[in-house]
Amino acid sequence: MPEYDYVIVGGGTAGSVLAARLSEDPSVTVCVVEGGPSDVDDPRVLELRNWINLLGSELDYDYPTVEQPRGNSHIRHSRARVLGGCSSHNTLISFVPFPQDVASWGPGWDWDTFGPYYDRLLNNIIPVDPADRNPIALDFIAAAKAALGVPEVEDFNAKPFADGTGFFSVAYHPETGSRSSASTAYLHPVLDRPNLTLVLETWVSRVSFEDGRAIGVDTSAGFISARREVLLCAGAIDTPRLLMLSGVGPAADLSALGIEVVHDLPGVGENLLDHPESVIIWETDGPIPLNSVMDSDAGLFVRRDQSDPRPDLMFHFYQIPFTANTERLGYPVVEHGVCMTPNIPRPHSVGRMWLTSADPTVKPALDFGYFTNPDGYDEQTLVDGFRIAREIASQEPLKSWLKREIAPGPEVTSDEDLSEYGRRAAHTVYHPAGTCAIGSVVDPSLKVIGLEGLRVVDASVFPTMPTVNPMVTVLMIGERAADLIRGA
Ligand SMILES: Cc1cc2nc3c(=O)[nH]c(=O)nc-3n(C[C@H](O)[C@H](O)[C@H](O)COP(=O)(O)OP(=O)(O)OC[C@H]3O[C@@H](n4cnc5c(N)ncnc54)[C@H](O)[C@@H]3O)c2cc1C
Repeated sequence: MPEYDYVIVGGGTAGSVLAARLSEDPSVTVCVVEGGPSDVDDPRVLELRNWINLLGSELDYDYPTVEQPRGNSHIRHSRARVLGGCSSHNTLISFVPFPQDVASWGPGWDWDTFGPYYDRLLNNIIPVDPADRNPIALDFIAAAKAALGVPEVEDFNAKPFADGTGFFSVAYHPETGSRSSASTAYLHPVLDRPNLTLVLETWVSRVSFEDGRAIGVDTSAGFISARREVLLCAGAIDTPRLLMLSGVGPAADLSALGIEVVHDLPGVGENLLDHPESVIIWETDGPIPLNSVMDSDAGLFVRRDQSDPRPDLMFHFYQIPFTANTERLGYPVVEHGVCMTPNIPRPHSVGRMWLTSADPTVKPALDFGYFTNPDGYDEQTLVDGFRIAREIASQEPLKSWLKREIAPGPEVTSDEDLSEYGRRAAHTVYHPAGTCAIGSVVDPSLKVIGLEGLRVVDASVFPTMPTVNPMVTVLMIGERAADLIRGA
């Protein structure tokens, strides 16, 4: 039976960081069990601009949601099945979280402790290279400045900002357009370490316990034993799913499915967070120049609530017409177009996930509870977003590019109609998090509460959603976890 000091479940974003850092010590052995294949020499994965073709592909677990009565029930949650996890198929937009985003996360997660981990990241995080700056994105930035009076930000990671527009920072190599993912930055350079074992295309179906201590994992390739710790890095959907399949979770729900309860932990699967977004689309007057990093290179942050230093409305500007959710609603599909996708940085709606079967191959039920918050904050944020987007579109130099608004269309103007459209055409920024939160499922050192030898290290530990796209926060959690495990 193979045995290692540390068994990492999931060679994804956090898992890659953790594996590389723990295996720096030649006296410990580290095994990563990853459900997907290697990304080495796979241009589909390594070429960042191909990200959109990976959605729904064989490298995507592709999770549906349960019906969303106030949102879009057709959203598919893409989750990568490949080494590097979602950092191998995402858009690699890279934002340092705001200090306030982690202020309530508990002891050891204050900014003085957590913030410096950003400086340790090995990814090549840079503002979009000048050669990749598309003329229409430059004109979007100019129009946003003119319409709203917000500053242009050259480097969003240089210091916290209240609002602003500009090109994003992205983890990539501009000379080749290739990813600087968790896998390429952390694992590729150390694949020959004798104390690091990657077990690929292998699915973990259960964590095994002895007297309340995790001792290893059941996998599609047999049992793998952990001398010191099992580290769950399977992501915000698959980590709680695995815990529940292993008997750790809400006891009554598990018993009802015939799963033997190892430890009653009601928080597992609760607090399902996301960044919901919607879309407003314009047809352009002819084709758009082709240069770009990944077709969503620039954006805008707006602060409506002056009592908080952080922005509370974000926009991605897409140089392509993203019609996946509007076509179904009957809106036209156009050859050339752009869109703005207003999103809710700190949504008030919260969901939950649960198992519907003890069969590990059955996908869990995901209920994001989109737009169910009684205060109406989330839908109002989209409505505000549409109005701001139209102000920008009516400003030169962007205005001259645009032929017509195709969704929702200029005739849709009332709060009620914009909200209805916005919720039906809503999408996800693909940021599920929070389902094994610090404080309810794991303690501040990321140990699963009430058990030994088991930690969670991925986006599921977020108690609250960071204002910005979360990958950098996940990478920083990987770095911090390595220190916590090594006792640094
Ligand atoms: C399409 C898309 C675009 C995105 N764009 C951005 C962006 O531009 N910027 C940003 O900040 N964030 C972005 N995100 C979100 C960000 O990528 C994720 O929040 C982050 O990467 C999650 O990291 P993780 O370590 O929690 O999980 P993951 O990176 O998903 O890692 C989980 C790993 O575990 C493996 N696994 C799961 N279950 C098992 C099991 N039972 N057995 C074995 N292996 C298993 C998976 O194969 C995967 O490799 C995007 C996400 C998507 C899907």
